[in-house]
Amino acid sequence: MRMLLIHSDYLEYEVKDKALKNPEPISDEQRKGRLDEVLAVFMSVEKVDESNPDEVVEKAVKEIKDVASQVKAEKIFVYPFAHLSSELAKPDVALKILQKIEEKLKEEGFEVKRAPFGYYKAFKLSCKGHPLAELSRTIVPSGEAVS
Ligand SMILES: NCC(=O)N[C@H]1[C@@H](O)[C@H](n2cnc3c(N)ncnc32)O[C@@H]1CO
Repeated sequence: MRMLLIHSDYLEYEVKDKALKNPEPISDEQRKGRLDEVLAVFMSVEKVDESNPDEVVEKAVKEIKDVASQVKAEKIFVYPFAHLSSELAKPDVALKILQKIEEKLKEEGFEVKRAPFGYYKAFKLSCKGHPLAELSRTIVPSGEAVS
């Protein structure tokens, strides 16, 4: 999994068109979303993650918690983003992993939003620009090589 973490004044999105034949079903309310004072986490789930999804979820949540603690962010935006890798996991596996990450972050006490999966979306982001405001992380299941 590849993650781009941006500590932001806000992130807002608006769903445009379907990017998959069968995107995640969403309510009208989910067509737009915004969080202020947020750690935005853009995530590409990779094929290598399919070998142990639960471990990847655990490692991703740990990394996100670590960065959130360093930048003192209490809100997290989980953002499906298929542009950080050329070896993407299948959509059904990717969605399940992102849903589990969202669930676990909520259990940890964060306010969490997850942008809809399988759509093209317009988004606006205001990066805070401090030294830890732009970070990337690569996560793979144990025993797998980082490509
Ligand atoms: N910018 C808009 C967009 O990326 N849209 C993506 C994601 O929402 C989602 N998606 C599909 N596969 C994946 C994956 N492996 N990891 C993350 N998201 C995925 O499906 C869309 C088309 O690839």
